[in-house]
Amino acid sequence: MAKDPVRVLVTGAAGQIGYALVPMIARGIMLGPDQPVILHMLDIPPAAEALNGVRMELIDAAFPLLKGVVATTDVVEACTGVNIAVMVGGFPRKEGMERKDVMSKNVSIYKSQASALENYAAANCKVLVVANPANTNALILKEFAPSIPEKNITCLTRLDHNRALGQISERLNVQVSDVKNVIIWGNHSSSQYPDVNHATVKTPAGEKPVRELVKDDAWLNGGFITTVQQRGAAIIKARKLSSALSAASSACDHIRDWVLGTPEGTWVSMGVYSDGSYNVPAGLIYSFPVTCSGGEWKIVQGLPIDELSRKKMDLTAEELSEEKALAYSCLS
Ligand SMILES: NC(=O)C1=CN([C@@H]2O[C@H](COP(=O)(O)OP(=O)(O)OC[C@H]3O[C@@H](n4cnc5c(N)ncnc54)[C@H](O)[C@@H]3O)[C@@H](O)[C@H]2O)C=CC1
Ligand SMILES: O=C([O-])CC(=O)C(=O)O
Repeated sequence: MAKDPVRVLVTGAAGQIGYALVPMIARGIMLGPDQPVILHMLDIPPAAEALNGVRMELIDAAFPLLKGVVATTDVVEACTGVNIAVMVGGFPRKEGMERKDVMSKNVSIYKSQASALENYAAANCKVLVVANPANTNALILKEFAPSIPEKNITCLTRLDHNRALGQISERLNVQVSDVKNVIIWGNHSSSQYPDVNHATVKTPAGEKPVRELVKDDAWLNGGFITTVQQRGAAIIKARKLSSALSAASSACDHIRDWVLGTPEGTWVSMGVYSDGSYNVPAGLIYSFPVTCSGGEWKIVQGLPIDELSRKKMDLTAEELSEEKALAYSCLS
C-alpha cells in the first residue's frame, strides 16, 4: 500500500540552499524512494516572486513522489501540519565574517518561528536548524517552543562530519564510503572539534583505525582539524557564496538517518540538546556522535577522551555558552 505523504517544511526556500534542497527532497533523497512528500516552502515577501519560480520548477520537474507544494510567505500556513521542518531561512555569512556575526538578525527569526512551529506543526515534528549560528538558533527555537520535546530539535553538523570524511578519504586515497565514525564535537563554527580518534577505514584486511593508516599525527592534530573547521570560509572565498549543494545534501543525510536509522556499527554527528554526556554542560545544543533507530537519536556513550580532545571539547562548549548569552542579549 502506498505510504501517506510526509509534509516537509523548508524555510528560506528561495535561497541557495533551498534551491539545492527541495529537488533532493522531492526525489526521495531525504526520506527514501517510496515516501511521498508534500513540500511546504517559506520565504519572506521580498523573495516571494523567486519562491514562486521555485514552485513552478518543482511542478515542471514532474517528480513522481511530490504530492503537493505549498509556497508561502505566511509562517502559519507554512508550519501547519508539518512533520519535518528544515530551517534554512536567515541571513548567510559573507567573506570576512564569523558565524556569530550573523547572530542578531537570525536569533530573532528563530524566536518568532518557534511559536509558529509549536502551535501549528504536527505532533512529534522533527526540526533541523541549518541557518547560522545553527546551534544557537536551534537553542533559541527550543527555548521559545517549550512544548516541542527537546529531543525533536537539532542542528546541522553533518556537513562538518561529511567534510571530515572527505578529507580522510582524499588523504588516504580510499572511497569516502569506506571511512566512518569521525566525530564533530561542539559548535558548527571554527571552534568545532573534528575528532578522528575512533574513526576507521574499511580495508581488504578488515577495519583499521584512521590514525594507524594515516601515520601522521601532526597532520591529524593540526592541518586536518583546521581544514575542516575553516572549510565553510574556504568555500565562501572560492564561490563568493557559502556552501549550498553540500549543505543541502548533508541536511538530507541528517534527516534520513534520524528517521530511517544509522547503519549498524556507524555513528553520525548531530547537534542535539546536551544532557551532560561527556561532561558537556547541559542546556546547550552541542554536536555529539549519535546513533539513530526508530526515529530517535541516542548519544554514543563511553568513548575514551584523551587530554587534547578534552581541551578542544571544552573550548567549543565555552564558545556555545558565550553565544547563548549573546543571543539572549540580542533578544532583550
Ligand atoms: N549548518 C550548516 O552546515 C550550514 C549553514 N548555512 C547557513 O544556512 C543559511 C542559509 O544559507 P543560504 O541558503 O546560502 O542563504 P540565502 O541568503 O541564499 O537564502 C536564505 C533565504 O532565507 C530567506 N529568509 C530570510 N529571512 C527569513 C525568514 N524570516 N523566514 C523565512 N525565510 C527567510 C531569504 O529571503 C533567503 O531566500 C545561512 O544562515 C547560512 O549561513 C550554510 C551552509 C552550511
Ligand atoms: O561558513 C558558512 O557561513 C556557511 C556554513 O555554515 C558552512 O559552510 O559550514
